[in-house]
Amino acid sequence: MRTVDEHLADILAAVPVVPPLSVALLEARGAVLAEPVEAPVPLPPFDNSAMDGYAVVAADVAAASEADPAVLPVIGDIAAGDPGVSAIRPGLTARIMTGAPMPAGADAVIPVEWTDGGAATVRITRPAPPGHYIRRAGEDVLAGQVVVDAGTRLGATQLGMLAAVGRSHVLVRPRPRVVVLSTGTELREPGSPLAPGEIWDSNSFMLTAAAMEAGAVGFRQETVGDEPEKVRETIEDQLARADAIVTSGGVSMGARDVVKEVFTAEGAGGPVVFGKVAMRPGKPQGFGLLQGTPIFTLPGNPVSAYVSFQVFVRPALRAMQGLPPEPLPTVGAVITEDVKSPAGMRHFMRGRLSYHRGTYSVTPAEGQGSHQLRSLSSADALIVLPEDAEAVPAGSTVDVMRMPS
Ligand SMILES: Nc1nc2c(c(=O)[nH]1)N[C@H]1C(S)=C(S)[C@@H](COP(=O)(O)OP(=O)(O)OC[C@H]3O[C@@H](n4cnc5c(N)ncnc54)[C@H](O)[C@@H]3O)O[C@H]1N2
Ligand code: MOO
Repeated sequence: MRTVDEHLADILAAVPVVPPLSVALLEARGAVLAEPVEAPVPLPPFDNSAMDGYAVVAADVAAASEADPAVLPVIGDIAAGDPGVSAIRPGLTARIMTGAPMPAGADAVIPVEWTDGGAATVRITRPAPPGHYIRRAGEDVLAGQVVVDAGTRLGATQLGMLAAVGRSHVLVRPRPRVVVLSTGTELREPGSPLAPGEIWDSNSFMLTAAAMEAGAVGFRQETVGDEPEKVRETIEDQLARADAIVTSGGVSMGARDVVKEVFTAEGAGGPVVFGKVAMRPGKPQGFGLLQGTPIFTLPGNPVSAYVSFQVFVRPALRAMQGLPPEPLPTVGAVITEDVKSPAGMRHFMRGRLSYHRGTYSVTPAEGQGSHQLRSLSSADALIVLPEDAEAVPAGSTVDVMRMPS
């Protein structure tokens, strides 16, 4: 049996990085920047006012007080985007709004609260030093400075930054398109009635959502029964739009394990390797490239499929965008119960994390069977017990992966 680390290393060595393309800014959300973006101009581009108030020569108001205000004629207004007054001389002032360019000759801004708010002349009751309430050109970003590095996943703040330096389009590695397909003759669409022996398909919904949570674009396919030709056709049809394919079911030792049958057959279109990985749940795994497109054939038991996704598919999707293939965020936590773990297997248990006074603790969920979706859906963490652990006493510190929420 191969180890989890060996299987993951093979996957990461094989998955291609999605090619970069230029997209409009809002379409870039969730994509990974493929070029360093520099500011063509400084930010702010010009010295401007931080407050609504009056642009003054600081020396003119140096002696101003409540008892003896400085009284200055107002020569006009300067609004953001409308530099009505471009310069002032000593002894004069101009009303200025937040973000408006400082007029030449002025070296301070007096906020309107320190004045009588006059429009023709203004009474200023407090002094201010030179530079007061002026935001200097380049104080945020210098011209030529890289504002977002290549390799950054673009969220709201990065998109704001890119817009602020004038970019309408950027070169990105887009979110991989992941096609998810459940196989199994027993599966029915939720919302339709069940005949004896049938169950509703849950995996494809869970895995499509997990792909989205991992930063991919998820496309769920309708389930396909255990018909090799239909499975092959459905997957081959999807190759045109998929950057990766994820299947669930049909990969273990049964007489009708359809996914395994299709992709181990001669001429199946690419080498998908099926084997056992030393983990619980998630032992039967398959991975390969179909005409260059990665396909992950995950086991059908719902918990097995989910754990396999987080352990193998999620890091691979990150690698495909040029991101480090990190595992889910992991914390150390004190386990609250004695647990047993199979020797030689990495064991992923469902649990609930809690945090108290600087320490995490984790309680294993009731029902650790790989068919028990209820305990998975009420869990927020996967407890990772290493291959060499067999009995882990309560009070031990264990690694815990936080499930995305
Ligand atoms: N003789 C052996 N039998 C099994 C072995 C083994 O090593 N030797 N491994 C077991 C393990 S571990 C797992 S995991 C499963 C994996 O089986 P398959 O990937 O072939 O999955 P299926 O047989 O199609 O389904 C297993 C189970 O999961 C249910 N299922 C499948 N798809 C869905 C879905 N989309 N939504 C909800 N539930 C689903 C299915 O009805 C079965 O109950 O094999 C063990 N057997
Ligand atoms: O791995 Mo199976 O995935 O243990 O139920």
